[in-house]
Amino acid sequence: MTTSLTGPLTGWIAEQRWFAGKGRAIEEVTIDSDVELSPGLRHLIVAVAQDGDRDRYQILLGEREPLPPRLAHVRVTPTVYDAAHDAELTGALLEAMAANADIGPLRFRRMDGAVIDTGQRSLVIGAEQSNTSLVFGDAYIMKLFRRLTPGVNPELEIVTALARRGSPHVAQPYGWIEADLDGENTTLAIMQQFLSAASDGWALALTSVRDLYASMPGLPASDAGGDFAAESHRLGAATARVHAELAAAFPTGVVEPPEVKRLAESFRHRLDRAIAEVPALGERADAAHEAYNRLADITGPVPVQRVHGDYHLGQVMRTPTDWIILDFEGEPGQPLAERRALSSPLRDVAGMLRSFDYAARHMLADHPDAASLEGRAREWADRNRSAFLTGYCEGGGRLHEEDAALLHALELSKAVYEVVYEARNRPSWITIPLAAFL
Ligand SMILES: Nc1ncnc2c1ncn2[C@@H]1O[C@H](COP(=O)(O)OP(=O)(O)O)[C@@H](O)[C@H]1O
Ligand SMILES: O=P(O)(O)O[C@H]1O[C@H](CO)[C@@H](O[C@H]2O[C@H](CO)[C@@H](O)[C@H](O)[C@H]2O)[C@H](O)[C@H]1O
Repeated sequence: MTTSLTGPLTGWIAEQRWFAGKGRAIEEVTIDSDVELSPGLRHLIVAVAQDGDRDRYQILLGEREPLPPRLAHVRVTPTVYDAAHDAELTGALLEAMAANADIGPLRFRRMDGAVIDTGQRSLVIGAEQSNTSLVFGDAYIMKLFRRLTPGVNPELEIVTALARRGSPHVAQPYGWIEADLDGENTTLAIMQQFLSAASDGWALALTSVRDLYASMPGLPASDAGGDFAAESHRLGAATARVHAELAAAFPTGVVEPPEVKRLAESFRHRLDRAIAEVPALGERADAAHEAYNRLADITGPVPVQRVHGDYHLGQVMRTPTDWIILDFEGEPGQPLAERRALSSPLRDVAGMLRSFDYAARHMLADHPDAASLEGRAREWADRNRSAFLTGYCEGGGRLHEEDAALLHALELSKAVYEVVYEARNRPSWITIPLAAFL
């Protein structure tokens, strides 16, 4: 069975949204581990060899003969399929977690004091993600990390530390799955409370932008129907509180001016690499060079701590009571050590500022009235960016006058990352981050 599977798995993996090696030929797929979790449910760790790289991925497989039509879309062979989509099998994951079970090399772990209702049925959400999330009833969401990086995932590390401190801004963790990969304890999945009555910040912000675009010309953003500024303010305050919680839960430090110069240098390298991939960025690089020069001239020490690392409106959810922050994993694709490194909290502030710009501009691309709406987009972005910053300061976040150069350089560095991200994933959106350099 095992050897006959590697052929079909090769073609199937190449087509999965979460497969990170797209565009490069797969030389070989080997099965590193194959464990039966319950009758009919297998857990595999497979290694995919490409151009000298060997990336590991996590897969759940089921087998049914004949395969029912409801599972035909996730078929790997005529009888074997992606079992993440089979609610009759995934309950075994909850049971193993509730029982703190060790199954072969896999360790299922329940958070101290958590009670897990094993009767919930699962549904896969987020087909367009780099991981696969299973929502169990309306109680839990279990994120299965697909591409595995040896080490404890920063998401698990941060969410558990903040929840233990009683943070109101993270979704309650219930448990996780781990195994040793290259001798290192590695997170395979994390399960948290599912926020069933919440909406994500991106969707809420877009509704507000749409309302402004549809409002009478000349009506100030503050008077338009779906003004978002109060929410941006509250989000700023929540962000500052989460930064304070992170600073209390993990080590902190300061970066002295010579190291800040090296940071500016690394931003320049990132910019050069981005221009090599997206030449259009080259025409606008002056603004970034200027910002990085000002960063290199900073004379005082910069406080650093653990941060979110990939902070944007899609990573925050508004519950009936407050903002909850998700996905503390850092920038996908960066090495784990870099994602866990201490950084200025202004990096997250810069990320969110960029996101307000994205929300304001993303409907302009194919809007018939784009030219006349440009001013409104800027008005919405300015209003919400400034409300967010005010909330951040009022919530206790540090934002001194001398931080302006750092914040601006961080914003443009994020925009450089976004230019590359959009060129690779959503080329029609590339005008949004490119506008940041005007
Ligand atoms: N605890 C949760 N409650 C409700 N929805 C959630 C929760 N966690 C994640 N989601 C939804 O799943 C989406 C993707 O989650 P995320 O953790 O950002 O995954 P990824 O790392 O794959 O981007 C979020 O944008 C949100 O809509
Ligand atoms: O959510 P992920 O961790 O997968 O983050 C990646 O994808 C994001 C897109 O979903 C991308 O964010 C960019 O687009 C957002 C709108 O879709 C916008 O709000 C963000 O400001 C912008 O950066 C993120 O950069 C990328 O790492």
